[in-house]
Amino acid sequence: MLVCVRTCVRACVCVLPSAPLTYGQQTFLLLYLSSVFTGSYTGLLPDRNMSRAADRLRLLINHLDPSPASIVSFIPYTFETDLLTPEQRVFYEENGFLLIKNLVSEEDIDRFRKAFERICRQEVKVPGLVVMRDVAIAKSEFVPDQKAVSKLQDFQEDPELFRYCSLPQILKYVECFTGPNIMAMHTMLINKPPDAGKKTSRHPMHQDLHYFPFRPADRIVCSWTAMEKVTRQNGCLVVLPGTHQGTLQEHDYPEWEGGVNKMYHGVRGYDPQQPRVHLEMEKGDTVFFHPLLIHGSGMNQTQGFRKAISCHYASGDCYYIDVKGTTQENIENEALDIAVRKYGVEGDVHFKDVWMIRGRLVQGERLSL
Ligand SMILES: CCCC(=O)SCCNC(=O)CCNC(=O)[C@H](O)C(C)(C)COP(=O)(O)OP(=O)(O)OC[C@H]1O[C@@H](n2cnc3c(N)ncnc32)[C@H](O)[C@@H]1OP(=O)(O)O
Ligand SMILES: Nc1ncnc2c1ncn2[C@@H]1O[C@H](COP(=O)(O)OP(=O)(O)OP(=O)(O)O)[C@@H](O)[C@H]1O
Ligand SMILES: O=C(O)CCC(=O)C(=O)O
Ligand SMILES: [Fe+2]
Ligand SMILES: [Mg+2]
Repeated sequence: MLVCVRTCVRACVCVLPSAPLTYGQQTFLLLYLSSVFTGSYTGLLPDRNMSRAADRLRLLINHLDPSPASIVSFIPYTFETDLLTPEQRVFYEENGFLLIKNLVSEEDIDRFRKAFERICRQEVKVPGLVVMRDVAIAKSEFVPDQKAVSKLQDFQEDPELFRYCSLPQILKYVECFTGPNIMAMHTMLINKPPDAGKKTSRHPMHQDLHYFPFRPADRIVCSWTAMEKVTRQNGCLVVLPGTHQGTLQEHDYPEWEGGVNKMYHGVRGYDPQQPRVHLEMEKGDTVFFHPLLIHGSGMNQTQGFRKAISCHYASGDCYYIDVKGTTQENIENEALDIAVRKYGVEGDVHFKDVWMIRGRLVQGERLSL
């Protein structure tokens, strides 16, 4: 420990005074270095964080190159803007998510809820919208009504719901992860139903990147806003902190006796013993998270429908990749099957096309997406 602290102090002394760093970068580095060795900034998995951060620190010290470029590679997941505090940046860098309290107003959320209800009552028809029902209901004789809707997907053509994706206070945070050119790529309103007794309301642990044929992953971020109080009881988000630093894993349908919803893939070989964090949130609280962060949600053990609204954003200069021959090929095939049925298109549809159609520019310039 003594050696570590000495190294840390030496690194600070060597790096900071001579470096052409901004005040924000200096604060960040100092905070990072000191917190790494005390584990003070987070109660989460201090051991793992410490060894990982120590590795990165050793790298930095070996180079002792205090140029802004080396700092950027040291801080790969966020951009410096005036918004995030150094503590918040460190937290996202290390954990892969950042929870901001009270970011969306009650009034806005109530408007989204009304728009959702109008869609459920079939008073409006929204082009491209996918209305999902829970598999426990979809596969039964149950007569569907509005309560049978478990998720809306692709609401980009609904002006009221899509307003969520353009909220200035959300975009200010998004910009810290994507940079200034921002595309809204994927939109959802999740209405997690009371569990019908078969645990089908669960969402298996997964990485959202599995669904996306674009990169780089670090320039993609999800914003997920609680539309009411979410708790472990009604199936809040569950995350595995730090997993955004890993790679994309193989995904498949989990072997669940009660059935699994269409396209709800989970990471293969998920170890339920891994330390996880339940993100309990109040109405309007918003979590931003990295597309490699392993997350899911537990079953809804209440009688209410747990609501959340979310959008996946990507930098305008992300680029499409071909997922043929990769672990994503299984989801590509499923998505193309559904697209062919939904749009009635034949022949040469590519995964990329499905995403190009959904993507909407919300800030700056549309470049390669
Ligand atoms: C970061 C991204 C993370 C994610 O995106 S995770 C979730 C991804 N989910 C999706 O992309 C949406 C997938 N779902 C859909 O596209 C549609 O709901 C789906 C499954 C095509 C069904 O839509 P429709 O055809 O309009 O519905 P339908 O009532 O006529 O049913 C047709 C057949 O599908 C079945 N079905 C409907 N909802 C289901 C469900 N939730 N899970 C499993 N199967 C389901 C339904 O039983 C019916 O089957 P069958 O033809 O009777 O054998
Ligand atoms: N085999 C599996 N593969 C992928 N994900 C899984 C698997 N088993 C459980 N999960 C996911 O793990 C998360 C937590 O599941 P679970 O409902 O068992 O626990 P919980 O809600 O965290 O805790 P509790 O039910 O004890 O309050 C959920 O996202 C669930 O869908
Ligand atoms: O709201 C939830 O339960 C999480 C949904 C989710 O992670 C997803 O659809 O990708
Ligand atoms: Fe997800
Ligand atoms: Mg549970």
